[in-house]
Amino acid sequence: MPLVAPTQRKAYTVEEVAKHNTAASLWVIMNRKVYDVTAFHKKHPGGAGVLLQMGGKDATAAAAAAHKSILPANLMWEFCIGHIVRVKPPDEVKKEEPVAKAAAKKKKSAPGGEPGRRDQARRSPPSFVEDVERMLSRPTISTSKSAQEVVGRSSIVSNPENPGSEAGQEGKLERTFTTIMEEMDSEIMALDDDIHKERPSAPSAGIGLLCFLQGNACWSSSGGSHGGLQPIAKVA
Ligand code: HEM
Repeated sequence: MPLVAPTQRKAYTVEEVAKHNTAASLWVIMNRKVYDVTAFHKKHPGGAGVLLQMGGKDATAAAAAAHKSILPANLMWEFCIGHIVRVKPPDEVKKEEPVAKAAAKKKKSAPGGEPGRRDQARRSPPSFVEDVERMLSRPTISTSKSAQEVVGRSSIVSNPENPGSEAGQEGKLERTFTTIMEEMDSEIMALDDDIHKERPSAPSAGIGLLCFLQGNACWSSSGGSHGGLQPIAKVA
């Protein structure tokens, strides 16, 4: 059972998370998500020390470098309590360049340059991006399948709770449903952030990402239920 139900997760600033840096209350940030590892850190297979060291900080790079299997990513979901937001005074937001312009500038100066922080945060497997691109270029017809049915049959996901299931046997066990949801959420939150930078008054709800999973177009929304993945159409 997750510590906090996906619908109850909250938005935290980096400053708020930084206060939780002791064994009594230990939080870490990974891929813009906030994890409460207070109860878990002493059981962490990599040792309590590494988590204490990263307490209150962004441990995305450290965790990615240390974890060699999909197991940690699948367990993390349990400890997620929210995601990171940037709170800025409105006039500071106005002064910033529009996102599109900034992106164009970055593209021009890209060769040899360091990748931006945002690009690093959005690092997702190429196959995921390709899935979305493929999905967007195909005609769709409606489906009434449930999300569980869709991911249960997918050959790129497996069910960690039931590895002997049809999906577990036929799947390549590369990424699980949970891992995919985590990736989608990180991507969606970055998009949400971009839109708010340009239009601070824009509502959060309704911003989401389409993903192509085994013949189905799936939608994950940033509004209300992080972690939700709904099949919305069958792809021809
Ligand atoms: C909720 C957060 C985390 C969970 C659920 C988790 C889970 C795990 C698990 C299951 C393992 C053993 C399996 C494996 O090595 O692939 C592991 C190992 C390890 N983790 Fe984590 N981890 C978390 C966060 C972190 C963070 C933030 C760091 C880095 C600072 C970290 C560093 C390590 C290290 C160094 C190992 C040992 C790797 C080895 O022995 O090869 N973990 N973790």
